[in-house]
Amino acid sequence: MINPRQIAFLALRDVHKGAYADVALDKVLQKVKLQDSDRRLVTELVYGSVRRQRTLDALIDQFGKKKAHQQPKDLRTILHLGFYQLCYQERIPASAAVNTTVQLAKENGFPGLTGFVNGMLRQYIRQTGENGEIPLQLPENPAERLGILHSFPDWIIQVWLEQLSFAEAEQLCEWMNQSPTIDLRINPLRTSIDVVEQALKSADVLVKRLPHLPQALRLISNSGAIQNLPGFREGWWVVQDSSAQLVSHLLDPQPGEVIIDACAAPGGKTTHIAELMGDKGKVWACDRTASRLRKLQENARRLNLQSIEICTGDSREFSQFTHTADRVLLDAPCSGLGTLHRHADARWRQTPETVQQLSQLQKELLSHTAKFVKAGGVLVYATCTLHPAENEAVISQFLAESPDWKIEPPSADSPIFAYSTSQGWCKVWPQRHNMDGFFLARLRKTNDSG
Ligand SMILES: C[S@@+](CC[C@H](N)C(=O)[O-])C[C@H]1O[C@@H](n2cnc3c(N)ncnc32)[C@H](O)[C@@H]1O
Repeated sequence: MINPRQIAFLALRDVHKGAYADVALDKVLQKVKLQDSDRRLVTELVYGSVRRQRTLDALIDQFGKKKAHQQPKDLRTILHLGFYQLCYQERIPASAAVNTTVQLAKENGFPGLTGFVNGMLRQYIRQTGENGEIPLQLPENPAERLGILHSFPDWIIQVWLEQLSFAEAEQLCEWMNQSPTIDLRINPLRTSIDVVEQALKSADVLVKRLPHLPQALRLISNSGAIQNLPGFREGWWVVQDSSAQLVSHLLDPQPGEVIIDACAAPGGKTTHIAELMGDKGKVWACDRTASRLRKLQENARRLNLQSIEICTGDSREFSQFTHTADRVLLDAPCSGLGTLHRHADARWRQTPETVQQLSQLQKELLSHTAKFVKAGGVLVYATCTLHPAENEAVISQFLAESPDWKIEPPSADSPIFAYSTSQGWCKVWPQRHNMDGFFLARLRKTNDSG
């Protein structure tokens, strides 16, 4: 019989050698045939152990004779699996978590250490409070405290503490450790939100509408494979988080216009723009990653959109677009600090150095793609990060260097108005708005000299 914990262990071993968590998980799941419940368990154990890695290491430090980083790599991975089940999987009885972890140690090269594994996990159980509180010894320093308790690197917590109170930063940590929700965006050129809502209801999928977003539905019950939901093949909808849906509303494209989407793939926003224009006009979908553009093409085909044209290359180098666009969308590559809940390993991959590199790239993309806009036209800058160096600093520097441009706050009747700030840009905070973290700024070119 196939043991789901062994499968999870094999995936985690790959992750600790540098593989992306989703790639490592797909690889092991493809090799075995598992029941749905076992598949879900493997997924939960892999993503959970990666996400909670810092907390799990702190437990090994506290309960082991050696620190986590001094343990043999595979043993550390096995202990992560054991502690993860004890701390975060209430459905799994503690005895089952301990016994299966001891078994994993025995079968993966540590038959002599089963007593140690057993003793360590049982000591943890003895110290767990009645309400299931994790018995962690935490430092006083606020960033380290939140970082260890909620499993984030200190530098990310520091970025949040510079913008939020301790209590709100903690709410954000908790939000980012939840499973992500799935939102749909209905394609009004093919159907209506009422029809989709009804069709999903008939398939026993519960949904709810979302404030300010006329075409959004959030799935609130387990939907199974998304491609099997009613309306997928017919192009009635795409999966797109509600905050990402705000972006094209802020751009507000009109039928017949020329729009350049400068970082377009895989096309969530390009297709939204084409829909908002009634598929009339031209949307240039530019991106430097050809494989992601192929995905965009598939999406446009499924949604039956004709107004999208693809352009492969670096948007900092296109000169053919100068002064051609009514509107430009720059949905810039970013560190993704607003979507950490969607990628278990993202918090460990980004660093302050990658943020600085991205910030530089974003500034270059913005100053170049701004040249695409006609006099009087609009540029929307968006990211799914919450780092000021990639957001506020990029816009502030651009405005300081570009007298022909001004920031244009959303109007009171716009779906984005609820997220606007006194500086004119918009910021979606997940712990306040219950959607992915996003930053958006709408800029207007005032005359033709730039
Ligand atoms: C945030 S993603 C875009 C998501 C897309 N707008 C959507 O809604 O589906 C950023 C994209 O920027 C692209 N990119 C990064 N650097 C670029 C550059 N210099 N020129 C063009 N595209 C670039 C990446 O390939 C990636 O697809």
